[in-house]
Amino acid sequence: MFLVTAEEMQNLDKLTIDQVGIPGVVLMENAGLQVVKVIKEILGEVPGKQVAVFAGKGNNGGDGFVIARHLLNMGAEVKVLLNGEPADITGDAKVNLNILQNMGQKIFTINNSNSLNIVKLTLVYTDLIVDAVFGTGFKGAVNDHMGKIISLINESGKPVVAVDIPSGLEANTGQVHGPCIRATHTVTFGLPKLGLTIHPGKEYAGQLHIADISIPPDLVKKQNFNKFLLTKELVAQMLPKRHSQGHKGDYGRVLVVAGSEGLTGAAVLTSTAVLKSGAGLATLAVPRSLHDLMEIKLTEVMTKPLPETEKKTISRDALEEVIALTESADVVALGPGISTEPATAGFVRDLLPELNKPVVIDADGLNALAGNLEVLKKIEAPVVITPHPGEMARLAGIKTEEVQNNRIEVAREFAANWRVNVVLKGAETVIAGVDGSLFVNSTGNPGMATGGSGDVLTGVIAGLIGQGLAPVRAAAAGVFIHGYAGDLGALEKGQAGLLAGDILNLLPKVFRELEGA
Ligand SMILES: NC(=O)C1=CN([C@@H]2O[C@H](COP(=O)(O)OP(=O)(O)OC[C@H]3O[C@@H](n4cnc5c(N)ncnc54)[C@H](O)[C@@H]3O)[C@@H](O)[C@H]2O)[C@@H](O)CC1
Ligand SMILES: [K+]
Repeated sequence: MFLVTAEEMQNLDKLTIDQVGIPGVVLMENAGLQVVKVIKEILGEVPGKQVAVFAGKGNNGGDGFVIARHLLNMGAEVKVLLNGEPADITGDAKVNLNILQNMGQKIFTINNSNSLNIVKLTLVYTDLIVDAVFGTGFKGAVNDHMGKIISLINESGKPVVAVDIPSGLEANTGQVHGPCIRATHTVTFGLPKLGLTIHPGKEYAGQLHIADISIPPDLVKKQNFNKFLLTKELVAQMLPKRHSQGHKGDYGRVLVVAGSEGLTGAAVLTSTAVLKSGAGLATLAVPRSLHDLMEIKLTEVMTKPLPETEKKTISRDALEEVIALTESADVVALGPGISTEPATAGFVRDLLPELNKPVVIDADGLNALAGNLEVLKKIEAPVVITPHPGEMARLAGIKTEEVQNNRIEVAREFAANWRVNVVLKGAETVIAGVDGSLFVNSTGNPGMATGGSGDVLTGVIAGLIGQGLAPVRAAAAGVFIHGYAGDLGALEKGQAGLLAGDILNLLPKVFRELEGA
């Protein structure tokens, strides 16, 4: 599903009006009716119910007037509270305000401090609140007075249906810069706005409904939008199809360079995840001392011993052997459990410029790059990096908090500046492509913050690149699949007891579901 910015949606509305010829007032009517549909589901019986519609001066308020009219016609007791004066309203919103007034509906203005008592009293008796104060035209923070009203609404404990987007939330970033409506439901029009799908906006939006207001799908397709919400249908389309004459070499050879003493599990999880994601062959290269152990632990994965340091980590002398191994590989996964040993970090920095195969760099592989980002510019093959917020902060030289407050921007900027595909992990993982594309994940849960979970993800992404997916699509599909397996695991075991091995073992089930989707 496409995700849009406020400007992209406004342009789409405009094209629908100007080129397709659907008048704005018709779009507004459709929008209002779609919200009424959701309200009916929440309220059950509408006649006799009390509904408070908080409206603003723009078109979001106009939608509010349409909603008020339909609910009145259905027998609800509706109170319209306008954050402004009726004389301020123009255009399509004015048309709908006039209709309400012609129907004899009183409009309460709430843009002055005397109005707080009206608001408080209304909230005591209302069964449901409609938030039509600000929509996609909103930027920055609400003023103090509106902030007080928003706080009263949030404290009321009543169901709140946000029209298009909760008032106070920025559509493009998902950021709030002051009080913001905490909706129980948000009915968004046409396409979901980016900010509704990502922290913290996602939490403010509550249950998200995507409502058709009759913007033609062909018009949407023509826009070449490059931001996506990852859904089962989208990921199922991305996955490679296996053909009847298939041979294991057709499904990719993946080289995993991983592990050190005490961190053998990372190597096992990554290389096994490669195979469980459908890749044909996986070779695991590990420090020599760990090799025999791996031969016992792993059956389907091939193994290669590498020169090691005294600390039983990969040594700089391993460079030539690893380069030789990459010759017969389609993709390399580098980093899980390799340790932060300086000689091993040096090996990573020596290896990367020599690679001519796509590479997924994770964990200690990324730590080797912090402060040495110029190495990224020397890699000719496509790169996927999979930092968690702390690793992203270290790489970008900023604070973790800055990363978390601006996840989309940080990932996109890093991808553009360093020409690497970025998987920024965390709640709502975002994937930013070198090509400017953006994917926001919709699967996963806090139970997945457990040792080894990231190693599994690295294996899935590398396994999918091995099968011919473009790196950014492999990253996006891999993130969704990994999260989905984690969600199934949490259903079975609960979040606290979820282990990376559970996620790994559920991968086949997820792939099977997606084959049928
Ligand atoms: N024809 C269309 O374009 C359609 C628009 N629709 C609705 O229209 C909305 C967009 O309408 P508008 O562009 O009129 O904008 P909004 O209704 O979102 O509100 C914009 C108003 O808020 C003001 N504002 C922005 N930031 C502010 C801040 N921090 N503090 C105080 N005031 C602030 C702006 O100056 C403007 O007056 C959508 O979200 C959707 O609900 C729907 O009716 C569907 C059709
Ligand atoms: K709103």
